[in-house]
Amino acid sequence: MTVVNVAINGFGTIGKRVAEAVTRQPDMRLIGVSKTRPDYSAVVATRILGYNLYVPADKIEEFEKAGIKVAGTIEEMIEKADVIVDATPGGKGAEYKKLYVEKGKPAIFQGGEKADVADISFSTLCNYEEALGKRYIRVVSCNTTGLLRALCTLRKAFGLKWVRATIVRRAADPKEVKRGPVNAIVPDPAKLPSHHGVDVKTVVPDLDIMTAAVVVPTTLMHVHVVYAKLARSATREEVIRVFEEAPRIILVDASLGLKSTADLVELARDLGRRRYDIPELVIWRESITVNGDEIVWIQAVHQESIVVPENIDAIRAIFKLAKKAEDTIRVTDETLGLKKFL
Ligand SMILES: NC(=O)C1=CN([C@@H]2O[C@H](COP(=O)(O)OP(=O)(O)OC[C@H]3O[C@@H](n4cnc5c(N)ncnc54)[C@H](O)[C@@H]3O)[C@@H](O)[C@H]2O)C=CC1
Ligand SMILES: O=C(OP(=O)(O)O)[C@H](O)COP(=O)(O)O
Repeated sequence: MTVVNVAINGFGTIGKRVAEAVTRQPDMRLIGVSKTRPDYSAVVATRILGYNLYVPADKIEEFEKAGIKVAGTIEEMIEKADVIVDATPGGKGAEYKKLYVEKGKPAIFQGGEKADVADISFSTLCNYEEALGKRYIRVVSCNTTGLLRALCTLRKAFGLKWVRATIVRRAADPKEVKRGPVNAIVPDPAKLPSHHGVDVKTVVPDLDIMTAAVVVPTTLMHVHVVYAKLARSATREEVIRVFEEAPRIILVDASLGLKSTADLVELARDLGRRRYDIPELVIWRESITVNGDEIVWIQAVHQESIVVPENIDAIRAIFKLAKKAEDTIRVTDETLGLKKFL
């Protein structure tokens, strides 16, 4: 079996999760992660997780003084890798792309980068086959990934005429202390549309979609209220069956006490999910309302983990390790324990 050597550049919220997911794949090897500061997560990466740590050339001494073992420079990490997953803050990936190109390495970028950083914007359930053999792939943002999981599932089953959605965005990730709001709801942006619908169209260009977003003072998850017109009439039972049978989507029942994002996170904790991650798109079953060809539902997106499976699939797409979406989904979802939930 081909084993691909993967490097993670940017070991933050997304990078640490993708790194761990890579270590669980039979066809991938994690060769190292990068850090720019010798903080607690550098200690965890090296001493607890046993990862090789690569740092900027002018910071080696600083890390070593802090007692953190360094395997080499970020440039050396890139040279050793077959592919780089770039999970640096939005905009930095485009700067790093020059280095990846110079070293002749393919790379995966995240949703904080502009679409033109890559050859293709990507979401497994929508366009895995189109991404096969591409050198630069952008995994779209968490909200866009959440929207696309549901929309491509419905499109395949019924066809879609149009979509309108309101995105209620969490203000910051739990670890972030310098961001707000703490007591306000902020249109994001005030001038519509929000970037999410525009971003969906980077993956599904012919879809008529418009989104608006507001930021609210919470860190747990995002919530979307989605309205769509199907290409044909359907029954509520049909729609529920399609969502239930789709990979990476789970339906939950408010009647069971799962009434809010707080309840979902508590359930993930009770189930012993690592970091209380919920990489599945969560749809509230009771919210699914079907009236002929019109449908409405409410869904929740765990921003810190939803894009992790798609990053793993994007690696497989670059090296054609799986020819079909269903083949990569089978391995990724089994190794990451998706849908073993309720
Ligand atoms: N946090 C989230 O909810 C989601 C984030 N994304 C996207 O993923 C990307 C990364 O976001 P996060 O993981 O949240 O950011 P983060 O801030 O948690 O992590 C970024 C990491 O990159 C490191 N870094 C900064 N400059 C660097 C450099 N020059 N070289 C190497 N490493 C450097 C930082 O120290 C940090 O550890 C962004 O494009 C973001 O838009 C996508 C989906 C969800
Ligand atoms: O990709 C995300 O959101 P998005 O889908 O609204 O762009 C992540 O939640 C990161 O959002 P942030 O830019 O508020 O850190």
